[in-house]
Formats: sequence, C-alpha cells, structure tokens
Amino acid sequence: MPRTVYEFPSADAVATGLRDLVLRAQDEALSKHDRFTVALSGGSLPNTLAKGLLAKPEGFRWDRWHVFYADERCVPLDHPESNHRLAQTELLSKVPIPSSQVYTLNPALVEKPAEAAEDYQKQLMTVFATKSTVRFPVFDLILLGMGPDGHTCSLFPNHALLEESEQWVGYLTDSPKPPPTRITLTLPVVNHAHMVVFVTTGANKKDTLVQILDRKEPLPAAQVNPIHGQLYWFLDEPAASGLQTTLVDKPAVL
Ligand SMILES: O=C(O)[C@H](O)[C@@H](O)[C@H](O)[C@H](O)COP(=O)(O)O
Repeated sequence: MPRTVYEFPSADAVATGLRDLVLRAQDEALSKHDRFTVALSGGSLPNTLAKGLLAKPEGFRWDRWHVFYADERCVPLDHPESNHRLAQTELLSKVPIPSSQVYTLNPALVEKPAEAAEDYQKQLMTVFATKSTVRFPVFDLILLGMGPDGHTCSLFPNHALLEESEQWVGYLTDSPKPPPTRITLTLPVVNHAHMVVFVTTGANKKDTLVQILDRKEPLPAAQVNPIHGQLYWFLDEPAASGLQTTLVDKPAVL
C-alpha cells in the first residue's frame, strides 16, 4: 500500500492531526468489530498522543480500547524507564480504559526476557486468537516513533531480530540504546496492521528521514510497509525540512 507523508506546521498541529486519525481508526475498527486494538511506543509518542486526545476527547469509546506496547524495556512497571509507566502517566491514567484491557510486560519476568516475550505473545493471543488460528495479529492501529539511527519498536539497525519471520514478540539483550534488555513486536506483526502511523518531530530526525523516505535505505523504520494496511508519516516542519519526497499538507479532515 502506498504511504502518505503529512507535513504539519508545528508539533502541536501534529498532535491535533494525530487525534483526528486515531478517531478515524477507532471508528473504522468499531464498524467491523467490537474492539479497537492499538499498540503504543515510548519516546515522545505518549505525550503527543495525550496532547491531541485530551484536548478533544469527544467521540472516543475508551471501553472498547485494547492497548498493547510496540516495545517495552525489561524493567519493573513503575521504573522511570518503563514505556508502560510513561503511557500511564501521560494518558492512560487520564482516560477510562479498563485496566484489564491494558497489556503490560509481566513484571515477574523482567529478568527473563525470553519468557517475558513468550508471555507477551500469549497476552496477544488472548485478544487476537491463537497462533494456530491466525498467522499474525492484525492491529487496528500501531503508533510508532523513530530514533535518529532509524530504529523503530526495539528493532535496531543490523540486528538479527529484523529477520524474525515467525514470532509475534521478540526479545533482545543487546539494545544499542539503553536499557539493553527489551521485548518488541516483530516486523511481520507491524506489517500486518490495518494502519501504522509514524510520529516524528524535530530537526534531529531530518537526515534519517531523508535516508528512509527519499533514499529508501533499508533502516528498520524503512522496513515498515504494511501488506494490506495504510502507512502514514506525521512530521513537523523541522523534521520534514530536508525531504524531496512528496509531502501532503494536513487536510482539514483526515
Ligand atoms: O524504547 C526506546 O528507547 C524509545 O521508546 C524509542 O524507541 C523511541 O520511541 C524512539 O527513539 C523515538 O523517540 P522520540 O519519539 O522521542 O523521538
């Protein structure tokens, strides 16, 4: 499916635009089934998402949301480096999503990443059916960030996890960005989603975006190409400033 690259005039406008697209993704999901499955990343994403959603919460059916993490650091859930803690602080503590529908790393397994990944895969199966009935889960929406090295989820350049073709959740103990031990959704899971959105702001991402969107260098974020789903890049002006690729100004209604 072709990608759409939106350029917004500011990071605040990115948040507003993201809110509109998340609402559309939710409504599309609820027209087909009774739940909205979404995977969140860490970094700046929870703050941007919260800014957009909390400014205009009308229309969101929080009781239908099932929230997973695109990746998670293997640390206790109340640890300053936990992606769940970040999402909880920024957004989840402020909206009435049932806590049973927020799927976290099993905190008993922080020292056992292989088991933590297996446990997280089992949690995915409780929502998306088992591996024997579906090859890969189909998320309604996956929200991603991109690091300056082109990583996304916890899929880092030249890492063997990029080759994973069977598992839904992988683990690593050698992340080049600390902390070293993490679990992550695998590329086939990301590429089976109905909609994937990268949210990337700031001038420090400019050169990496040129590598990915103009030069099509095979960095991890460039390997996100949903098979049947839609792919969006949400950029602010500083992030988009070096790009030659066709940019779409944010339309009034996404
Ligand atoms: O696990 C991590 O180390 C972070 O979650 C990381 O993957 C982050 O999502 C990207 O680096 C984008 O970060 P920003 O959104 O802050 O640019």
